[in-house]
Amino acid sequence: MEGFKLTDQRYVGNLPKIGIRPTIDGRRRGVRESLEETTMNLAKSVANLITENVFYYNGEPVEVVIADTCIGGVNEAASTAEKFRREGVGVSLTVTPCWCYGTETMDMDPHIPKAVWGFNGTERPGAVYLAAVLAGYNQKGLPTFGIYGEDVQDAGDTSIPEDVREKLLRFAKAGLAVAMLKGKSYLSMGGVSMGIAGSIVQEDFFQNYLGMRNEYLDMSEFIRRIDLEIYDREEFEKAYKWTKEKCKIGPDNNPEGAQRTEEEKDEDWKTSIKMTLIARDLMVGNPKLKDIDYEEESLGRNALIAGFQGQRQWNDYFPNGDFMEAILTSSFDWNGRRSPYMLATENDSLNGVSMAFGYLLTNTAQLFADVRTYWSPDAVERVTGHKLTGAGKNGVIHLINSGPAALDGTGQQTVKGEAGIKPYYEVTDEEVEKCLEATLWRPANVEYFRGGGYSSDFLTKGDMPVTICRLNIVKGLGPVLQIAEGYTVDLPEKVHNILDNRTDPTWPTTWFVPKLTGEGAFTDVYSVMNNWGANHCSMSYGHIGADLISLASILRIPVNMHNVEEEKIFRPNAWNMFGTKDKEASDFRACDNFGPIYK
Ligand SMILES: C[C@H](O)[C@@H](O)[C@@H](O)C(=O)CO
Ligand SMILES: [Mn+2]
Repeated sequence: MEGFKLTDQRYVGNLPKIGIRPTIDGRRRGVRESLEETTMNLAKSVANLITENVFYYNGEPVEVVIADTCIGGVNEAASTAEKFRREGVGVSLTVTPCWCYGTETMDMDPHIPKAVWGFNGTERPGAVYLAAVLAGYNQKGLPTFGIYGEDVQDAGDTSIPEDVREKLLRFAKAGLAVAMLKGKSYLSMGGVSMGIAGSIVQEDFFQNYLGMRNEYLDMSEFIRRIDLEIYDREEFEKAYKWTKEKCKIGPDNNPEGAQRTEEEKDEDWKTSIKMTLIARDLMVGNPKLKDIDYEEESLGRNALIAGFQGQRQWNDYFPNGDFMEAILTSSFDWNGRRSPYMLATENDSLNGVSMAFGYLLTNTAQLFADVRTYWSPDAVERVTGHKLTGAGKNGVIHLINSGPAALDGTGQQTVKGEAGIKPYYEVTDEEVEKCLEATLWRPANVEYFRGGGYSSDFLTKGDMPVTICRLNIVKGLGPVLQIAEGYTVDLPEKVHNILDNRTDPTWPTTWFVPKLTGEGAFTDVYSVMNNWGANHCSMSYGHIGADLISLASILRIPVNMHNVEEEKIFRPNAWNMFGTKDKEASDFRACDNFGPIYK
C-alpha cells in the first residue's frame, strides 16, 4: 500500500512475520557451493511474492524474514529457529531446488504453521527432498503443506509458476491468520443470550485450538462507564455530530402508543454512541482514558474478537447494541476509515470466531446474520404471486439479524467495476458516503427491545460472490466448520418488500443463494439451509472457501460441509495418508489424529 501509514496498532506486541527457510544440500567442496545462489534466490522470489500480495489487517505488507544462511543441516536449522523466535516469525515456509537432508533441516516448532516448496526441476532433486521431508514431518506428527509445481522448470529459474503461486499465497494467508489469533483474547461482554449455545464460551476450544484466552465482563460495566463518563468525551461530541449529519433516521415501525418519545430517542442515540466507544475501548484500550485518570481502563483486553449479549437483560432496559455492532464491524466511523472490529451479536462466540476467520483471510468487514428463512420458489410464488427467475430461481435464503451487520454489506463499494466489499485501506471516501446513504437507522422494535435503540436497515446489492461459514461444536467430536460459497441476489422490489415485511423490516437483509453441486448438502438451496448447524452465519465477500479449508486444517478443525472445487482444496500432506478418495472423511480422521495445535 504505497503511502499508507500505520494508524492503528491495536494489539499487544508485533504482528507475526513469515519466515523463509532456504534448505540446501550440505555437502561442501562442490555441491553446496553450486547451489547457494540459486537457493537463496528462490527464497527471495518467494519473499517478494508474499510482500506484494499478502497484507496485514492494517494494509501494511506482511513482513518476511529470510534465514541468514541456507540451511544445510541441524546447526543452521537451529540458528534459523533462533532468528525466527527473535524476529517474531509466526509462519514458516521452506523452499529448495535441490536434495537436502530431511529431518536434519526440518523446522521442529509444533506451534508454527508450515509448508515446503520443493522446486520441480530434475537437474537437482528438490522434489525428492520434498517427499523425504514431508515423510519426516508426518512421522513426527507435524502436519505440513507440500507444494510441488505441476510443470518441470529449468535449474536456476526463479519464476514461480501459477499453481505454485496459488498454493504459496493460500498457505501464507491461512498460516498468518492462525498466527494472528494466537495470544489474543475473546472478550465476552455479558453472558448467554437467549439460550444461544454459541454464547456459552468454551474455554478449551479457544485455548487449545486457537491459542486464545477468554476474558469476561458483566454488562454493568457499560453502565459504570456511561455514568462516570469513562470514554473520550471529545470523541463522543465528534461522533454525535457525525451521526447527526451522516446517519439517516428511518421511520418508526412501532405502533403509535408504543413508540419512544423524541427525548427518549435522542437519549437512546447518545447511549448507542457511548456504547460503541466503550465496547471498542474494552476490546483494545484507549490511551485517552489515561488522560482522564482511568489508566487501568486505558489498556483494554487485547481482544481480537468480542461478543455482546444484549438480549435479554441489557436490551430489556437499555438501548440495543445494533448501532454499536454495526459501526464497530464496519470499515469506518467518525474518525474515517479504519479496520473493522470483530464483534459478535448475542455474544455468539462461535460466530465471532467465524467472523475472525473470514476477516483474517481477507482484511474485509464481515456480516453477522441469522440464517432466517429458506424461501422455496413455490413458497415465494404462493406469497407474492411472483415466479423466481435468474440467480434466485432455485429459492433463496434470507440472512437477517436485528441490525448488527457491517454497513460494508450494503454492497456500495466497487471491486473491478462490480459491487463488492474491500479492505478499509482500499475503500474510498465516496464509498463510505454511499454505504451510509444506503442505510437507514430505524427505531428499534420495542416488542423485542424494550429499551429502544436503533437498528440498521439496508438491503445488500445482488450479484456479489460471497461465502458464508459457521463454526459449530459437537460434544465428543469438537469443533467443525461449515462453508457455503454463493452469491447475493437482487429480488424484484415488490417481492423483497413482501418477504421482508413478514420478518422485521427494520433489520438489514441479504438474499443469499449457495452454489449448488447437486450432491449432499449442496443438492439444492433447501439442503444448505437444512444442514446449517446453528442460527447464525458470518458472510465474507468473495469465494474464500478454499482459504477457509486450509485455515481449518492448520487448526485441525474438520470441515463437515463445503462446495469448494476439489482441485482448490489444499491441506497438509499428512491428510492424504488418511485416505485420498473421500476427502471429507479423511479430514475428520486427520484432525482427530493430530488434535488441536496448542493442546
Ligand atoms: C429479536 C430476536 O430476538 C432476534 O434477535 C433473534 O431472532 C435472533 O437474532 C436469534 O439469533
Ligand atoms: Mn441472531
